[in-house]
Amino acid sequence: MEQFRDRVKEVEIIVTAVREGATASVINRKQCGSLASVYDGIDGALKKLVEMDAANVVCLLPVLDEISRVLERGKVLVLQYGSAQWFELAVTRGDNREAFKEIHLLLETYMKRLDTHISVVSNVSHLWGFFVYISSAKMKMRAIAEEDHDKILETLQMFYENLPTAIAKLKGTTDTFNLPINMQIDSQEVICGKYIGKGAYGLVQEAYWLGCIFAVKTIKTRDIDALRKEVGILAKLNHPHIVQLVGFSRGFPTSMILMELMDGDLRHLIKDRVKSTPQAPPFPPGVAIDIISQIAAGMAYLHKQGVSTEISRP
Ligand SMILES: Nc1ncnc2c1ncn2[C@@H]1O[C@H](COP(=O)(O)OP(=O)(O)OP(=O)(O)O)[C@@H](O)[C@H]1O
Repeated sequence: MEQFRDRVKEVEIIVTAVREGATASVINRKQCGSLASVYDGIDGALKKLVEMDAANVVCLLPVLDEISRVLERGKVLVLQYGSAQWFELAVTRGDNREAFKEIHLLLETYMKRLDTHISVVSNVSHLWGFFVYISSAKMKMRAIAEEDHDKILETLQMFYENLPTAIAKLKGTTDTFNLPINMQIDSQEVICGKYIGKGAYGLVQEAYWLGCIFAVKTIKTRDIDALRKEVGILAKLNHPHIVQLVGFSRGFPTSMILMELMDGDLRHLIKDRVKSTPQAPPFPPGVAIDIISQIAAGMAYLHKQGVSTEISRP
């Protein structure tokens, strides 16, 4: 029982670290919120497990080992990006798709081992909720794990040992339309959801890919230049104040651009605020300065990368 409580404590420390990271997040709160709730679910389940009788608890030790292994990896992915504030980078940023796949793969392995313990834990509702959440990504992950097992292992090897060289090499690879091959995704894996908005070239919707939520822009493939321009520019960029490209697909009649999902946009936020309180400035001075400095940091980064910002809008 003592050993069990120690494992629970370890897992709780990880859960707290990840939860704090999610709360500190400034971008993509939805994504962080859903992951934080998964970690919260585990936390709740563990607390219930502690209340269960000792005989059952001993059977659960291997399960706990698996849970903490997965959570520990999640924490490492968070820390890898400098601070817990960059929690979302570990799961949503385009240049980090391998890390994203890796954590899902670990969860998949965990699920398989857990099958043997399922009867013991099925009465723990929170943990069960967690299984349901994971199983939505499970089928996809299983297919990837089985079909591409060697490829994934190889990529992970690169991820650990030679990340900068690997990224540089991959970024230099383009297809006949001058689009980066490594960012190509299978459009069949993308499930489109709620409508977000419309731009000059296409429709933007929420979308699910590998069990997580993103934004997808659908463009008519005959507008290949728009696709090439947007993907070509975004693929080179990686900055906290610039929407991150996750991948693209080129098909007929439409193509897709998959990006991290923003909570909204500044243009609409300002409009809403002006509408609700027309007499007052849209933001208090401190918030306005913060917003302006974030825009400036993003624009300075774009200039450094040689991207013209004359088309930038709030
Ligand atoms: N990654 C994203 N997350 C959330 N909302 C987004 C995302 N990308 C675009 N949107 C929203 O979708 C709408 C359409 O965006 P889109 O980029 O297609 O056009 P635009 O920037 O408004 O104009 P243009 O097509 O001229 O560039 C906008 O309201 C925008 O805020």
